[in-house]
Amino acid sequence: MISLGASIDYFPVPAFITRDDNVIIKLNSQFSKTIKTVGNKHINQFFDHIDMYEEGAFMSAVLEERQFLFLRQKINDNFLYIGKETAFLQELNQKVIELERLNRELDSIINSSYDGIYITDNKGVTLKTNDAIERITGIPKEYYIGKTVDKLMKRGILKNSVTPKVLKQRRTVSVVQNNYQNKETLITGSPVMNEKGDIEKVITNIRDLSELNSLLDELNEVQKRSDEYERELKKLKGFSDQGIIVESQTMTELYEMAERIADFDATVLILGETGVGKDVLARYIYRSGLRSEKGEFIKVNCGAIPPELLESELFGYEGGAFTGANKKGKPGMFELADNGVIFLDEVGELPLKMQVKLLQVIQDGMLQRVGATKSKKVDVRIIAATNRNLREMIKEGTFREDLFYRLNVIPFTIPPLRERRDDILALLQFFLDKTNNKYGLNKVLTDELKRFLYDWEWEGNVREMANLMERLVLTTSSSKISIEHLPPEYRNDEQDMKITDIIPLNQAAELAEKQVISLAAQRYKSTYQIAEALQTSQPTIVRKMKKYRIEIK
Ligand SMILES: Nc1ncnc2c1ncn2[C@@H]1O[C@H](COP(=O)(O)OP(=O)(O)OP(=O)(O)O)[C@@H](O)[C@H]1O
Repeated sequence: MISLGASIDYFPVPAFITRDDNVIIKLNSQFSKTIKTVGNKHINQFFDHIDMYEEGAFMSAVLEERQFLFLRQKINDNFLYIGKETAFLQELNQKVIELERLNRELDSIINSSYDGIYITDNKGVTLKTNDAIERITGIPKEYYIGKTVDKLMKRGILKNSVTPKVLKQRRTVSVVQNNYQNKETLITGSPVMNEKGDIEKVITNIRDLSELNSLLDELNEVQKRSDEYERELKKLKGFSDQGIIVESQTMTELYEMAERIADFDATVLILGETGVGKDVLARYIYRSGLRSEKGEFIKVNCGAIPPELLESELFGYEGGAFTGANKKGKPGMFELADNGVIFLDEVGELPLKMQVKLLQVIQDGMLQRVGATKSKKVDVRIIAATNRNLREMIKEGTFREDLFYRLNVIPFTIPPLRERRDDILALLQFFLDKTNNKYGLNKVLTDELKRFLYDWEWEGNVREMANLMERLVLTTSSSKISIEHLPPEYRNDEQDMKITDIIPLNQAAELAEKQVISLAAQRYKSTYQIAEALQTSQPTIVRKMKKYRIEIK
């Protein structure tokens, strides 16, 4: 009979025998030939590490960085170990560790989700929930674990569940419902299938739409407000970008109205003293409207064109219409403004004969060139302006009532500067900056001067201010412009205006004449207007301005 010690050499796997005090007495050759360690030691010293399982029926051991699993059997006073190298166990162990890590990761992902997540098995038994479920349902998340959704619904804890529907229909199901706090929630259940195509789990996502909805409402509100601000800003920027100062409430409302009517074709009549900005407003209406994309803005200064030329200027003439005329003929201002806007400035200066012709064009949209036999169609928007009192003129019989009503469809009255003093400081700064930029200077106004100019009557309105600022910036040598730098006509003290010495009468008359013409030249922009204001003829004004070297600013 072969002894136990000898027989283990026949085992095709690692084996060894110990005494009952665990000291190795024999290693089989299968084992000893694959290791360097020498036997006859206590197993604790022989192996690098050992673990006993199942009350010592199994032992796992590490030796020379190799992993073994031994079956341990008591035979008489000895123990017989029969083993196998188990590299796969190590791999398994590694996999378990990896799976545990993944599981933890998944748990924290599920928990950090802002949506509620609810997982059941294929019988509807709750396996897992997350923190968000507590926020959305108001019930601790642990309460659900192990309970079936049917039971939770019967108890009224769940109002509705998609889980049974998913199990029945074997596909993703969504419902929108109000939860117990009456908050709108979107519930989406999705099946998780195994490799055989059977449902293993149902994962339900619960999204609180009420917060989303209120965020959406808030977002819409913010968007609306930001659109409004943008429009306001555009408007404000729109004015200043175009070199228009609009500061007072009256002017803001007036320009807002201009913006609103810009796209309509109705005739506009702009009233206001000289220099208030009638031309500026007319151009703004044109630029803000669709006609600026299709046609021109043509300005006609009705007061500056000699009456005998007015008709051919406005309506054009045919070749050979009169001596000195262009052979080919010439289009008038109305034709040039086709599809655009014609601005009839100083419309009150139109002679009655021309008023009739203008009325015809407005009524029929047709005009006839001087010397022509046929009429032409024109598509023109009319903006008219005047500083005259047209109603008075109607009474006097110098302006046709029917034309007035044709023009006065959308009336604008621009108040004089002294009636909208809120615009004054902004305009002063605007013209100061403009002149400084134009001449590369950097002058400033003293506060005292600003106060003075704020109170000034500004008979010549914005034009007077624009001229004064340019004059002050150019004629003042110091960098600070103050009251002393104002021209004599602005000084309040009577002294300057008075002649204090005895001088010949004709000299005194000349002095007075020079002063009054230069004052008018500040306020008006044409010699016709100055002549009218001073109640004399235009050629007289031209002559005198030359004599006194006065120029219109
Ligand atoms: N709001 C404003 N912002 C900036 N500049 C302005 C403004 N209003 C008027 N101006 C300037 O003042 C001057 C006179 O304006 P505008 O010619 O428009 O006046 P008007 O009322 O048409 O004068 P008139 O009756 O003599 O024809 C122009 O140089 C114009 O650029």
